[in-house]
Amino acid sequence: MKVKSISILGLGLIGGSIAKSLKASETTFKIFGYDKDEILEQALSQNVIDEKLASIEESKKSEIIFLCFPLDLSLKVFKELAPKLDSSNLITDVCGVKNIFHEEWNKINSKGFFVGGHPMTGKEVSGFQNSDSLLFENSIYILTNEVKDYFAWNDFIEIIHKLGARINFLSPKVHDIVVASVSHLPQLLAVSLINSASLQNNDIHFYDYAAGGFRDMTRIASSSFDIWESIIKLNKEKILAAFDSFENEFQQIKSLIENGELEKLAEKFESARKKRDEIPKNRKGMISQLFDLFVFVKDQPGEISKISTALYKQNINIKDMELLKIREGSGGTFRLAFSKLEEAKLAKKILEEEGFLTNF
Ligand SMILES: NC(=O)c1ccc[n+]([C@@H]2O[C@H](COP(=O)([O-])OP(=O)(O)OC[C@H]3O[C@@H](n4cnc5c(N)ncnc54)[C@H](O)[C@@H]3O)[C@@H](O)[C@H]2O)c1
Ligand SMILES: O=C(O)C(=O)C[C@]1(C(=O)O)C=C[C@H](O)C=C1
Repeated sequence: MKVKSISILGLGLIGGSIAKSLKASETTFKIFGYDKDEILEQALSQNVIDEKLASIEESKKSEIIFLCFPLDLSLKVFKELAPKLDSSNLITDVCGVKNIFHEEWNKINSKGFFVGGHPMTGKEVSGFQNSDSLLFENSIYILTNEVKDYFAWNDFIEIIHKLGARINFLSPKVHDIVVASVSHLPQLLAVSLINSASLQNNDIHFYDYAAGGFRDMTRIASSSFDIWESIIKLNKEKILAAFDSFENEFQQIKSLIENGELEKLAEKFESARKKRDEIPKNRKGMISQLFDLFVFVKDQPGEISKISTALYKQNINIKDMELLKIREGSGGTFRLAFSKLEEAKLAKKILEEEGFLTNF
């Protein structure tokens, strides 16, 4: 590899995950990081970065610079740093809106190189403490241009592959249209779904009764507006266009129900099912099918270790685990998810033998 070091500006969910993932794989280059002092100290003490940068400008000593701040700050830093780069530098951002970066790049006179990037994976929580070396595993990493003239272009591609991601190229304009539909609109729908189900009727909170369907559709409603504000501002037109197309579809469904045209509604379901099933199940970013088992756990030490040990002994892999509800002094319900139905059934049997109350 020709690259001697990379710099990551912003060690939050995405920047921290890039650093952790590269540290977990075999790399020959150094990783420098820039963030607030307390985050840098954590990253250094956990050996997630090799050295801290004293300033953003110092990142120029690395061949590859990952820009991982929230969108508004990333754009500001991009405009300031890009003109100062030289031909050994490649700067790449990870932000959710892409065309604006290309527009700015075209106005900048730089000796360096730029590639627009957007990993199509994430979480509803942010910050270094939630970053994760496996975040990019099996995910799609969109690149919005190629820079084959850059001396270490192949190294850059190798680094993205080392994250465990698959690269797909899209033009920046098409990227912004696509993500308005598959990422930005769903975020706003999740917010709307939660807010509309927060209505109360005779002291009943509707969402207290929500099951898996509601949970699957609203996880991202917990995301912070700090990350979304600039995305919504900078992709406003494409988001509004995605709204129009959604409203049109939703209106059609509403009138089919109003008019009792259930055969036509069945066609809508069938066409949606077919399209949804075409999406590869093993790809991160799309919910792969998992089989849930609910386990009631008493509020006492050692309960979780009892579950994991019992399942480990039978070689059963827990793919996902979530604490759904906890009552002080009584206990809580965990959702355990398995990749196969047979595994979920076997886990139920094993945990019941250990004295746990379980349910599908
Ligand atoms: N969150 C996701 O799921 C996701 C997915 C794909 C892409 N992205 C993109 O990645 C980018 C970063 O998002 P994130 O979720 O990692 O955000 P984050 O809030 O987790 O991380 C941002 C980091 O920047 C640091 N930072 C902010 N202001 C700073 C300042 N003034 N000086 C020094 N450090 C500062 C923060 O301390 C934090 O560590 C965004 O542009 C977002 O669009 C996010
Ligand atoms: O929370 C997740 O699972 C995500 O994938 C987050 C998500 C998305 O839903 O599109 C959010 C914003 C992005 O820029 C990329 C990913």
